[in-house]
Amino acid sequence: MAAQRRGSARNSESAAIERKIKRGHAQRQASAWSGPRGYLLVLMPLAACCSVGWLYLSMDSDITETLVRQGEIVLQPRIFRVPCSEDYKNYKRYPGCTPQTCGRAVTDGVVTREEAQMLRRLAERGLSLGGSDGGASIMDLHSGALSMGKQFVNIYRYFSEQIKEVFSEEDFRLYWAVRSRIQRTIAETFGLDSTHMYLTKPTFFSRMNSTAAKTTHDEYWHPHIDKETYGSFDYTSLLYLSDYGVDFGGGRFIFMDADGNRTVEPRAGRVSFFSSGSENLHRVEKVEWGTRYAITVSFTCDPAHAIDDPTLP
Ligand SMILES: O=C(O)CCC(=O)C(=O)O
Ligand SMILES: [Fe+2]
Repeated sequence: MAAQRRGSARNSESAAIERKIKRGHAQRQASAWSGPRGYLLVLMPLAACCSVGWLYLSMDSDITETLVRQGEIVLQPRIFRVPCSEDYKNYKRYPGCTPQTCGRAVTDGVVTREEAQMLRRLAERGLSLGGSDGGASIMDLHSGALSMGKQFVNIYRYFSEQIKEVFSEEDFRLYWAVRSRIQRTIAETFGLDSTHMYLTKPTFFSRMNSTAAKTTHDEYWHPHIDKETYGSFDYTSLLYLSDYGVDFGGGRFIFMDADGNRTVEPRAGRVSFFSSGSENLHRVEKVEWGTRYAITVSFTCDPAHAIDDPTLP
């Protein structure tokens, strides 16, 4: 699928835009992170919003290629290679895990629609206990963080024993099964040793809708690089739990490449995964209607940043 090429003036303009975003990221990363800040970019400092805000507005009408449409069923990973960014020269290398080749891939063959539906119900139950006042809510089964109003609570502390009426052991077994299948698929696709990859935090369910943002936690649409935003990520995966064009409008995932945008349309059960470095600058389009559910499940090469699968306390 060849990308639509543009003139060299447009390319240099795009490159300038990309440099500008990366500068914005560097500035953002220089500030300290604490507590539940880090989820879904919900915590982007306002300065970064200003520096890149004009960009996503101007790019909304600038989509050049759809990598995978909602209505397609891609049973084997559809792989798109991109050169690894220069940043990797500054990162410690972990044999069997650190990206040698970078890229993105999308598959509908790893998680069934039924499993996605069960996970979506889990997300609905959990998020119904709280939820942001604005358009983006998260629930992290590992740390217990749950959006509530304009902040976060710890679902396990806040609801203590009652949480066992909301989540079952089976829910957690399903999360484990899906996480391990995704991990193996990433390893096979990128030629890695899956035993040298570790689940890392944050790992969270997200719910997005068109309600106006009330705090920066709700601003999920900013362009970002996961490795910079979350620190420990080496491979990001997104498991979609609802269907673009059916359950919600807007909300497409967009890779922002120097020569144009490339989109993935969410589909329940679809896993999209990519190396987390600056070769995969991306953003989520604003949701226009309906509700979009997804899970971010990410992996690190650094055993020091490994976390265990979530468990019911
Ligand atoms: O939900 C998505 O499609 C992307 C979310 C994202 O970029 C992230 O969690 O870092
Ligand atoms: Fe991201």
